[in-house]
Amino acid sequence: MNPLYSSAEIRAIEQAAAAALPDGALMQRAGQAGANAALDLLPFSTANAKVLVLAGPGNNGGDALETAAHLAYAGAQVTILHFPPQSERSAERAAAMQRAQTSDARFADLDAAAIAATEWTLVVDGLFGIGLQRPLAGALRAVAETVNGLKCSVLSLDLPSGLDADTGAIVGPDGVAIHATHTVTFIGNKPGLHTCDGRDYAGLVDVSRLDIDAAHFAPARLHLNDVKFFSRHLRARRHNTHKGSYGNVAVIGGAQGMTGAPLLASRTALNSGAGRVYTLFVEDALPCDFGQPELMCRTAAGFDLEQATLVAGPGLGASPYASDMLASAIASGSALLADADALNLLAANPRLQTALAQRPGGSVLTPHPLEAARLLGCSIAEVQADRVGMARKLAAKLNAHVVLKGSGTVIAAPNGDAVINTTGNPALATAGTGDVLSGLCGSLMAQGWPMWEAALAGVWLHGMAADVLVTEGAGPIGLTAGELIPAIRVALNRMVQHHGR
Ligand SMILES: NC(=O)C1=CN([C@@H]2O[C@H](COP(=O)(O)OP(=O)(O)OC[C@H]3O[C@@H](n4cnc5c(N)ncnc54)[C@H](OP(=O)(O)O)[C@@H]3O)[C@@H](O)[C@H]2O)[C@@H](O)CC1
Ligand SMILES: [K+]
Repeated sequence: MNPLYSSAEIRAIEQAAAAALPDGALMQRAGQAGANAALDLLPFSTANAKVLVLAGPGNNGGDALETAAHLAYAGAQVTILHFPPQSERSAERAAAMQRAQTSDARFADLDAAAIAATEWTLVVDGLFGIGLQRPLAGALRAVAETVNGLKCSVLSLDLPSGLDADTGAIVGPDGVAIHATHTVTFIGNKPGLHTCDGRDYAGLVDVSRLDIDAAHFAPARLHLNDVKFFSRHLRARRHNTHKGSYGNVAVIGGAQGMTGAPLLASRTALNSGAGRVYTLFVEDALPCDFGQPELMCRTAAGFDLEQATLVAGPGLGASPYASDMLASAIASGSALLADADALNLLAANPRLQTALAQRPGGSVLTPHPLEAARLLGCSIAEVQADRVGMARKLAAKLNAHVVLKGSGTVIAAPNGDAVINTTGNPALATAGTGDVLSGLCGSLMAQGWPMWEAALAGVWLHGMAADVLVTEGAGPIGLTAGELIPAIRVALNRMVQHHGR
């Protein structure tokens, strides 16, 4: 189910597979897969297509040379901009070079101005793949920047050159990467195509396994999110049930000036199926949420925390009382999700962290990169430079299921399993969407979902709701968090209709 492999794992699979195949077979297959992907992007009359193939000094360049030869044989007008290695690195690359040289493809030493002056149908990016060691510089950088200014489709082979295959960060400092519209990636899918800068730079991703025997693929610890991971918890509602059948959620937050956050979380919890929802205020409680009068607004003081799944943090503030409430929530036997200010209070208090890590049932944490950085005692840049690694580190440190939000949200379990989400879009980059996510995950937990599946489903539905709204024109610009709530309700009900038991 959508496994993701590190570049070290890809190299191990490649080595094992290559040992059982004729020399150069994998590069030839990669070239064929690259050409097939390119042909899909060209007009039917291939002869009119002007294709620029960028071939770098390594084996990614070898894939590009194979691709160029195939496209030339298919009748396209192919121009190769070749960056030769200091000395030929592999026999298969040398063979690919020979095939390109004996095809009708033209080798040309184009500078940036010459590239920009031609109207290309397609650019094939084979500068670098998983062997990139340092930022693109000099002529390579100029080519990447020029290609990024073109209007045509750009197909990256294996991954957009300049991107780190494992982390999705642009290799820097001050790096650039090719901005692809499509990527055909070889052997296995790669995390860097789906998180951090990956989603912006890779475009549509297609995986070509190069016909490698399944026996060479070890079980992966990292996957793309998939409904199959959580669909068994989607239950059609029985007639003979009542509100007590669907759990209680208590959202703890609502310091002065921050009452909106717990209301958004609470409304989401209610609209995603929790039987009863309490909004607990650490300061003066609102008498009622007049927009959603079904919510029970209370002061946090005196509430029995054992009777609900707890969502602690939205608008909680940083007062000593807020910290005491968080300590009580951690000490309770209830399922717990900590978000927002609860994460900041945790970061500031090692004793709370120890108590959280010792909770017998664990917990769910939903940090954005800054909150994760505070909890890990590092910078946001360090978190973003390795989102999967940092989410796993935090999950292990706090014995929690961690949802590291951002483009390509990472969900990591304490045992090291991790998933990258595939739904969602930049419409979610607005105030309150995190509160909606925490309310949704808490609601699923209250309805009996295990924490891991609740986090996977919550993140998936939250992103899907935003995707649907954007399709309908309600975003990405100007979407508001509150609009997500009815869209989540629809997405959840549809999912239950399709997959529920
Ligand atoms: N092995 C496989 O699994 C299979 C691999 N396949 C393909 O091969 C790709 C991996 O090939 P790879 O290892 O040759 O690495 P690749 O990305 O081409 O670049 C390395 C070269 O670039 C250089 N270099 C690095 N950074 C640089 C920079 N910033 N600026 C300038 N130079 C830089 C570095 O030289 P260096 O100067 O560091 O010694 C080296 O020469 C993989 O992504 C896939 O497409 C497929 O054929 C199927 C099977
Ligand atoms: K590439």
